[in-house]
Amino acid sequence: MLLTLEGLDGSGKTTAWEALRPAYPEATFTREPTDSWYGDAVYRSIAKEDADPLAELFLYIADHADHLSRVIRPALADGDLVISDRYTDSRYAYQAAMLADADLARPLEYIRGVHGAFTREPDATIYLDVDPETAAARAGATDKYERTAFLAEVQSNYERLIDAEPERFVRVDAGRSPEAVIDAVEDAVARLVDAHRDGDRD
Ligand SMILES: Nc1ncnc2c1ncn2[C@@H]1O[C@H](COP(=O)(O)OP(=O)(O)O)[C@@H](O)[C@H]1O
Ligand SMILES: Cc1cn([C@H]2C[C@H](O)[C@@H](COP(=O)(O)OP(=O)(O)O)O2)c(=O)[nH]c1=O
Repeated sequence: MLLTLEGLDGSGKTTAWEALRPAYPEATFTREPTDSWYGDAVYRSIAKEDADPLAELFLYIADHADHLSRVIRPALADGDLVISDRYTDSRYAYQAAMLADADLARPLEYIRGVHGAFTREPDATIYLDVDPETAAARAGATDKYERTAFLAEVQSNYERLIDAEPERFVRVDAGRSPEAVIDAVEDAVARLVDAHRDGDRD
């Protein structure tokens, strides 16, 4: 089963992902951008204010392709629970916002289309919902993505993704204390894992 955690920078994904580890010692915990050299290339591009957004998109996609073949597909083939801190929805939400002013029709649909040919859809996605001001403040506004106006665009793209596939998403109010957010994420993961197991028995 593939579970993903999504949300704005500073929504608390990494905090929740770390908190889940002890409860699922057998699971594969992974993330995007990855810690491979493809992921390093992505982080180099994030640090460049003037990086070409289309070139940057394809760095993320290269990292995702490697992540799928090296980590995700083998773990799923072994029957593992896989929990990824960010995954494809991050690309649909962030890179569609980055490409909003590019000479590209319907960027979100374009990015979904490129992935559609080869990716593995998540079974469920937990969306940590926080307002862009709080997100930017928590994240520290250290790079080009962590600005309120940009994060507002990203948030509206996430909302489009949720509207399109409401059954895949579990929304968690991430504006609360870290303890409350972690509890809500732990409950959601436990319910999703149980439901998946029950589904397998049917
Ligand atoms: N619910 C919360 N309330 C306040 N601060 C939080 C909360 N969750 C995380 N933080 C803090 O916000 C920052 C970003 O959290 P992090 O878990 O790395 O978010 P993300 O992975 O979504 O960017 C960290 O300093 C973290 O300690
Ligand atoms: C995976 C991914 C990340 N990002 C961005 C979001 C983050 O600002 C940045 C680094 O991701 P990450 O290290 O997960 O940052 P954070 O913990 O602050 O959320 O990369 C994209 O724009 N597209 C993507 O597909």
